[in-house]
Amino acid sequence: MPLKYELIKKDKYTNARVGVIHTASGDIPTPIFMPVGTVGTVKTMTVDDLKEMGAKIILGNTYHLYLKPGMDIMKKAGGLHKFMNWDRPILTDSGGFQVFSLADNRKISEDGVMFRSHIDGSKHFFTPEKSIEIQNDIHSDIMMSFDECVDANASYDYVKNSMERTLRWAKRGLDYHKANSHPDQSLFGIVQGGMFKDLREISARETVAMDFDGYSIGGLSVGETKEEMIDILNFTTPLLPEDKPRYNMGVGTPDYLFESFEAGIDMADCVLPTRIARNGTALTSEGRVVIKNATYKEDFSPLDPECDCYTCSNYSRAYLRHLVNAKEILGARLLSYHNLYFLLKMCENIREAIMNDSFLDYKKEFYEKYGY
Ligand SMILES: Nc1nc2c(CCNCC3CCCCC3)c3[nH]c(NCCc4ccccc4)nc3cc2c(=O)[nH]1
Repeated sequence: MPLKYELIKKDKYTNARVGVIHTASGDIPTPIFMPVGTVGTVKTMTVDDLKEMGAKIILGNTYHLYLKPGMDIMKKAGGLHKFMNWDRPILTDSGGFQVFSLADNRKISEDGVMFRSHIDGSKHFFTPEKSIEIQNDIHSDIMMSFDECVDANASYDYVKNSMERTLRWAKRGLDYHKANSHPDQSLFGIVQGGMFKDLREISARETVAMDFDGYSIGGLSVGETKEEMIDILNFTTPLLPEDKPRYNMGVGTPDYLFESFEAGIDMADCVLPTRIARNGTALTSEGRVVIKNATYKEDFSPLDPECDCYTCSNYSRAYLRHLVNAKEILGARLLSYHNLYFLLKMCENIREAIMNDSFLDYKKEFYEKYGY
């Protein structure tokens, strides 16, 4: 059966809420941060690491997996869960965003998007139906509709035409999904409309009318200001049904996560924690720590005094700085582990705070310590 969202508790003072998403691959407590696995791996993490840190769902990347290892191998492996030995839920994006952010010379038309692989320049064509077919081959538990994500300063006319095409694509993908997907697979619609509230309202209303299993807010965290993101987020989220999961795509930093969950968002994903880890930056309860800084040369204290993760329980800042400066892979691995653990633990604390009607208190305490 497709996923079922169970609303458990609404925060007394905000739109934040605690729930559980029941899927065939397991339950997902919300609000939740979802670690991003690009080519079938959350970079440098084993599946045991992910389970140990409390990851309940991870993302797979339709665009990358389609190009490498390709769907022939994916099908022979029996899907991504078996291929990467991850037996919990997997969410996949539809590939449109990655085509526009990674592929070379792509061309958009009513039927779909023509693009050249960023790996070998080979020519490919994604349509709404093709995107669902690939996500089926991956055995994705939660699939995304094929959409166009427009950047923050796109014109009203461009956003209007793009949003209307994304609605037509959503319907095509949903029809293909109903005829071809496994009953345990779920499909989300994605709300577009750029920074224009009238277009956001039309997109939300028309997308909800198609009756998806859940709804994503797309077209955010694409270069707009934080104020614009929060404004569009707080306008759009209440237009989505309360009895279905809501996913804010591409988020993010701790403050963007707090703002999203406060607006009533249940799910979020971002490459940030593992990407900044590889560049030697850690998220800690006292703000970002750029471990390469000389100030940590003889700092033998833990990375984050308030963290009980493997990295913070076993290594010092001086040692992590040494690894990163020596370009040792262990440095990227230990910082990735901590950054993911930090965000997952933050979400666990947020869920607990909502249960006690103290979301705003926790947010205030976190912001003060973090330095927001
Ligand atoms: N369909 C779709 N996807 C979007 C995504 C990709 C979400 N992550 C997928 C995930 C799948 C597996 C591979 C990785 C990606 C977004 N990411 C962002 N901002 C990220 C901004 C950002 C922040 C920090 C670092 C890099 C980028 N805005 C987004 C808007 C959309 C959208 O409208 N439609």
